[in-house]
Amino acid sequence: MENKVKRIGVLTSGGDAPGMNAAVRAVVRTAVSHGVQCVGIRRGWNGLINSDFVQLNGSSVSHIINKGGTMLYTARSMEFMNPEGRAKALNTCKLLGLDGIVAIGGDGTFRGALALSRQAAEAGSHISVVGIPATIDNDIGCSHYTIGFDTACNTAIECIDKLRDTMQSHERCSVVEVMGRHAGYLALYVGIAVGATAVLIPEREVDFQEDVVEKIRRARLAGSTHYMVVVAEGAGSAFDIGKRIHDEVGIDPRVTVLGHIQRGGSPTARDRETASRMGYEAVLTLMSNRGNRIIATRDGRIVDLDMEEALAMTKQFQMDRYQVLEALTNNGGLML
Ligand SMILES: Nc1ncnc2c1ncn2[C@@H]1O[C@H](COP(=O)(O)OP(=O)(O)O)[C@@H](O)[C@H]1O
Ligand SMILES: O=P(O)(O)OC[C@H]1O[C@](O)(COP(=O)(O)O)[C@@H](O)[C@@H]1O
Ligand SMILES: [Mg+2]
Repeated sequence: MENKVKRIGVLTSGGDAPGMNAAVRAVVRTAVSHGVQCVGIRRGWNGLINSDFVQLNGSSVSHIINKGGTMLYTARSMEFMNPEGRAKALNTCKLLGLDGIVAIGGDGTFRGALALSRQAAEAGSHISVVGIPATIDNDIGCSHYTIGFDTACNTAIECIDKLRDTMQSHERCSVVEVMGRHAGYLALYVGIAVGATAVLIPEREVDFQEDVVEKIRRARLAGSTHYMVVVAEGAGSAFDIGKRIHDEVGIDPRVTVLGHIQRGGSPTARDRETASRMGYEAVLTLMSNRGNRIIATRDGRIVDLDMEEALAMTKQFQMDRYQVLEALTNNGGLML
């Protein structure tokens, strides 16, 4: 069957995530290898509105697989939220002769993609969209994994290991805030991996006495003289937690907000490999005329799901992992 897809666009949108470049590279190289032209839309949906694009070929994406950030830049676009903004974007699609768009980002980016595709259909034209989940938060309902999560976990672990050295020397308590927006995946994984004394996540209501004071007390009884409390940003401010620890436990914690450092850096093997497979699948999906899909992982396999159904999915919180954390923070053995 003749391939009807001649030209596609690729963009990154929302918060950046390490591995976005590897995904862009895979999209471009897969397209080129199938004789499909590829246009890079810059600065997220704003690029479609403002005709901010760059023609890409195989060599345009050389030497980026190891780079954090995104060579296409990213943005959040207020204008794209309105039909008027999307109408401008559809004009650009027409001008460029795009048959489809691969949108790399989070759930907001996918909602934008779906809105664009629907508006095109209402106007009697057609644009296929395919989403690739990329966010350090790992908070996309339809996909077990999102590009960038592993790198962010490793960055946070490296930072916390360093904090631990100085906390140990000074026999102090450290309170570290990690990102995640409304989700606690990053805090949960990092908390397990650094052997935290206590971890606070938004998916579980915080009982300060039980979840913090008691855990520090037990660690102290078990002989530990330094403590590591990991707080997901969605569960509260590390500064507030630090103050409460000071007031209620009588120790003087040091507070660190890891912040945007977690979004940068060279992507790990897992992120590069997942991004490469997702980018490849995204182009194949467009080429087989399956539009409005999200590429997702399910138990390590790559699948493509209907975008509307996928956006309605919610992620089951990984209570089994939380139980591991509970067991490892509750025992009477030495902490950390
Ligand atoms: N419901 C929507 N309709 C149209 N565009 C949307 C919608 N939600 C988000 N977008 C667009 O997608 C962009 C990225 O979404 P955002 O939630 O900021 O990041 P992420 O994709 O990482 O979740 C927004 O700035 C906006 O331009
Ligand atoms: O870059 P900003 O605008 O400060 O946003 C910070 C937020 O972006 C994230 O790093 C990633 O979130 P998104 O992928 O939804 O953009 C969150 O963890 C954090 O809350
Ligand atoms: Mg989001």
